[in-house]
Amino acid sequence: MDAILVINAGSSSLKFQIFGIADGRLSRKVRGQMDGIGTRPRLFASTAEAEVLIDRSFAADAVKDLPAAIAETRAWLESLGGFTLRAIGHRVVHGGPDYARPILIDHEILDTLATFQELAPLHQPNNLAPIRLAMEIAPDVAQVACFDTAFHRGHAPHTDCYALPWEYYEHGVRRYGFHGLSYEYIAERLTEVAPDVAGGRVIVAHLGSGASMCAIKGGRSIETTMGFTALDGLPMGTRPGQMDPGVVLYLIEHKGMSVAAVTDLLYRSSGLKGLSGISADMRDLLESEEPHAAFAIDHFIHRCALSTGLLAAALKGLDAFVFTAGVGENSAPIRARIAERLGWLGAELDPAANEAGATLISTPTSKVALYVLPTDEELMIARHTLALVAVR
Ligand SMILES: Nc1ncnc2c1ncn2[C@@H]1O[C@H](COP(=O)(O)OP(=O)(O)O)[C@@H](O)[C@H]1O
Ligand SMILES: CC(=O)OP(=O)(O)O
Ligand SMILES: [Mg+2]
Repeated sequence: MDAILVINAGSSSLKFQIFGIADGRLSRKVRGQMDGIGTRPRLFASTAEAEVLIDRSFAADAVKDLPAAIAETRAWLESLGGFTLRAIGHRVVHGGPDYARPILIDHEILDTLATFQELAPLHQPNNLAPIRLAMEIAPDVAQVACFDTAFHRGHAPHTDCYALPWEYYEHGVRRYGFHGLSYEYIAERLTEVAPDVAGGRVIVAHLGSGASMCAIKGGRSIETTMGFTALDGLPMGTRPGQMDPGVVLYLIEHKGMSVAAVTDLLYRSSGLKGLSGISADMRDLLESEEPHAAFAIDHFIHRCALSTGLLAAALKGLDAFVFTAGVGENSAPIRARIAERLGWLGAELDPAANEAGATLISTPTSKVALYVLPTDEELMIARHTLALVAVR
């Protein structure tokens, strides 16, 4: 059957899905991921009917980075039969100032996307590696890049600039924002799940290994916590989130750190991992008895609460708050602690609904509706890919 393969390389996982195409419509056939890369790697895939196709765990050093995950995943995907690939849709984290929508990739575009590598060192090289590989081994299969930055491209310049001399903005130094495919999917999903609030003032908290929040008004992004790179905003698995840039100057000037050492510190050794000294994985911190684990979680909750205030101010009020991504979808205790900090906005958690992982987890009297909605960046990518391939 004709099919679209979707590849989503995150900072700690490689997600993939295969969608069949019949009569111009998509139907999900296979969904899988290699997650816990470098911590607790596991390759898992199932059919749309939840039949398990593979469930294999690896030692942390057997799949210690994304290239290793690509190699293992590719070998398994090639063993699958029955699909004729018509296109591959890729999540590409950074689209720079010019790409405001998904595009068909050619060699020239690939070269342009490679120039954004320094702006997303945890992602862009991993996003581009499977594109290069597919161009080599399947040159006739159309490839589409779908950008994390695209959903935020409508921000007003006075909101997405930094207060640097104006020429820096013109050279592309601006607040792009990320996780846009996730936010675009959630904005669409809200129109089905909660049509009454979908057109209102909504904050979506994408809390995964990378984490950010987005203020959505009338279905469109108006503000977000990430900026020029995916370092800004909330603390993450290994990234610090918002930080005084003076710290970077201090580390270089007074601690003698090289640019490479600071880059490594900010992208790979900070956040939950750095603060706890234990792990980047929220599950490990929640299970740990160590005081540093609890401290890192306290910091994470505090920063989530502060960012909610910031985005609520951008929205001039708040009708709904949505939890999504790895932590947001799976951790009832983290949701409960964030919800408690939203009490001043009128949010009231329904603890039983939260524990049960229900879609709506607020009480009927809550002034802010609280939702848990699993994100589906891959479906969003498949839709964009099909739309572009169909018009070719
Ligand atoms: N049950 C859980 N409780 C707390 N955190 C969880 C749970 N399940 C997954 N996570 C967190 O979700 C993170 C992965 O989220 P995900 O959105 O898949 O990240 P990414 O796409 O950035 O790789 C893991 O690092 C882990 O910390
Ligand atoms: C942009 C980003 O941080 O992505 P992820 O959450 O997949 O690491
Ligand atoms: Mg992700």
